[in-house]
Amino acid sequence: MTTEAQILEAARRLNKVTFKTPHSPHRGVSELAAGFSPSETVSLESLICSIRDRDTRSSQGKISILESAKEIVRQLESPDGRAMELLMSFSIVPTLKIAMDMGVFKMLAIRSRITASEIAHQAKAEEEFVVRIMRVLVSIGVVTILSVRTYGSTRLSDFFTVPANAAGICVVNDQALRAVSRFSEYAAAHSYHNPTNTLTGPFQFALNTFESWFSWLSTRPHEAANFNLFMTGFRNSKPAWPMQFPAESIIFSGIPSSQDSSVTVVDVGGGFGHDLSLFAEKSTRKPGRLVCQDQESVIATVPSELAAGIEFVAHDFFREQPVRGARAYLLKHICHDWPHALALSILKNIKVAMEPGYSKILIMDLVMPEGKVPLAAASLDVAMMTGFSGAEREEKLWMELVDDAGLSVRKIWKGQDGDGLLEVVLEEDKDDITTKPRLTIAG
Ligand SMILES: C[S@@+](CC[C@H](N)C(=O)[O-])C[C@H]1O[C@@H](n2cnc3c(N)ncnc32)[C@H](O)[C@@H]1O
Repeated sequence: MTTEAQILEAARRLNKVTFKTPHSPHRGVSELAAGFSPSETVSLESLICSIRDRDTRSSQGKISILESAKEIVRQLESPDGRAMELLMSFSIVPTLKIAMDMGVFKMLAIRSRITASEIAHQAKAEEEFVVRIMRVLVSIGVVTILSVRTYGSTRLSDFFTVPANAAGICVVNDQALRAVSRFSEYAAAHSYHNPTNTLTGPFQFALNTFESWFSWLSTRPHEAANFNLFMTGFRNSKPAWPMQFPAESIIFSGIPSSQDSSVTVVDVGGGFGHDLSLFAEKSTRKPGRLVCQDQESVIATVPSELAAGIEFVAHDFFREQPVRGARAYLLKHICHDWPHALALSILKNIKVAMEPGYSKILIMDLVMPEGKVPLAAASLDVAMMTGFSGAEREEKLWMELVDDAGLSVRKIWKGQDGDGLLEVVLEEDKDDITTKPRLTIAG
């Protein structure tokens, strides 16, 4: 039984829910499932009932329970209580950063329970200060409190011991929060229009600079190391991209394995090559040549343990793509960093290198649903706007972008939580793509 059917069934039993159109009782429930609020609120009782019979083991069952549980919480909490909680959430990221810097998450991973005085001793901190920081972490469920001033680990505190996730705290605390710090002032001064210039956006306004975030990073090794490390594990709560999308069939379909020596994938702006490593790891056949391109400053710091099997090349994606006729050019979390005109330039610079009838561009980014999206996705869009004058795009904006580049979207693959993969081909290849492998690396 589907989620909608379960909610509806529970509603019928309780006879508590009336939907706007009496002749189409599914209406309110399907609006909810599509990310739109039903015209009339689904009652608390029916929401609670609807959870009862759901499968607690399947991921779909868990997602639907979580959605209903969130709606139950929303109905139970008072607006003033919730408003206060929202306003006071300013403390969360700095508190996480301080706890991480004091080594709390690592201590908890080793000991699983630890007292404030032990934390204070190990971190050379004042115990009363530790207690105040831990209070916030307990309230948001990052750690538990087992008895007075004694704390326990959770799955979240363990999560923040993973270096890429810890780097995420640093990037948000030291970089994204700074970029957003004068956002409302910036927005008012720009009459509430989307920023379109990467050198005069909210980031530059807040930091009093004319440097782009990426150029700012290129001269700050500590911040850059955190940024690049965060990217290697970004969203690692989700399945790896070659599992979320049928990467192998999109890339290999129709290519005989004898052509394994040609360039299969060029990861444009690929950071440390982590997405190519995942592709090679999940691939059931030899992946062929994999090329990772990024800025010189990033390529120079690729950790050697990540470099196996990948060719790393410094390349500015605002210049013509030197690898001609690769099967796939991957743009993962690239276009969202740039406003339309610059995202267009990135696409056009790849287009000239594409082999008609063979090459594809794989754009991986959020495809923003038009209804309700999770806070993480909505906030990521704000991070793109404030940090880079970029944007998370809805389907129609993606179509416009690809169309303006003189390319065609062959298919949009939908993944988890709004993740999307756009399979983009040359205009003339829209309906059919044959396999005519070529390999050249110019320059
Ligand atoms: C948001 S990160 C995405 C990294 C990776 N594709 C991923 O999904 O994890 C954007 C990447 O673009 C790179 N980048 C920024 N400007 C660039 C440029 N002009 N040429 C090449 N790479 C660039 C950054 O160094 C960074 O690695």
